[in-house]
Amino acid sequence: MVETTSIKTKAKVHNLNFYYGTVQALKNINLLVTENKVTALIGPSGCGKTTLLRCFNRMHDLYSGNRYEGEILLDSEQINILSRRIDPIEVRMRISMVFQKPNPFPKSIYENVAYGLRVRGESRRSIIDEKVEQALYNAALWDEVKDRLYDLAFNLSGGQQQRLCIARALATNPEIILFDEPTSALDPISTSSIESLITRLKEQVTILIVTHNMQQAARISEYTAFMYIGEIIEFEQTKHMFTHPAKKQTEDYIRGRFG
Ligand SMILES: Nc1ncnc2c1ncn2[C@@H]1O[C@H](COP(=O)(O)OP(=O)(O)OP(=O)(O)O)[C@@H](O)[C@H]1O
Repeated sequence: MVETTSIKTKAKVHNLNFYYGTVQALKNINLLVTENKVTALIGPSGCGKTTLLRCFNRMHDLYSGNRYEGEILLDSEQINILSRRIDPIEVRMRISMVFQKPNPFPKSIYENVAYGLRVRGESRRSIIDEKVEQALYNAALWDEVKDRLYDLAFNLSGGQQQRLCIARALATNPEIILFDEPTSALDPISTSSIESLITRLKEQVTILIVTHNMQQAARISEYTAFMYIGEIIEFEQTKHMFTHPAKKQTEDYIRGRFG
């Protein structure tokens, strides 16, 4: 059992089903996401990790035919972010996402980070300057780019581009950041720097991460959900799951016997 007495729940997934047209990709998902902690989603290819992550910022709304049932409640307000009454753009300001491959916009380093602020209607240069610097600093990129803020983002290395995407995600002060295999396209040194960054970021933000890398889940997450064919098979404190998996499927997966 996950110990929940002295910790604060940031989001609660309640009886969530998700359909791509007629194909059901998520089945009766229940999950607690703890504030200021890292929760990892693991499981074999095609089990629904990315599908679940994308429910959290309503990415599926961008394609017709997709359908949610159930709720994702943000606990501070008990609002169901899947409700049609809630604007998906507003959800994406509060819950931002970092993708597998770094995907900076074809703009300067500065404008990449300023983007979300401008979308929010911020036009005061001094405020944007301050928030861009803060986000770059928090993404551990400021020292490397402070003298080249107006260079094109594509001129950065892959690891730097991923930290820029993290800065872009941080600029609007989100409550949750979703990471979809954020290091799978990176070399070991860049991977290690992103992992350290995630560990530091959880002091300010709640983190949900999809990873194929068991060692990574063990290193950086406090909680892990093991998924299989659209369901959560086991949800536990990471240390516990990796040492005492309750289900045979979980054990087989984390011991590398399938997936
Ligand atoms: N746009 C789509 N339309 C129809 N089915 C989809 C779509 N995207 C994903 N699926 C299906 O939904 C299921 C879950 O896919 P998902 O990408 O969430 O898995 P995953 O666990 O993230 O996989 P991987 O580790 O390979 O990225 C799979 O069976 C997949 O084929």
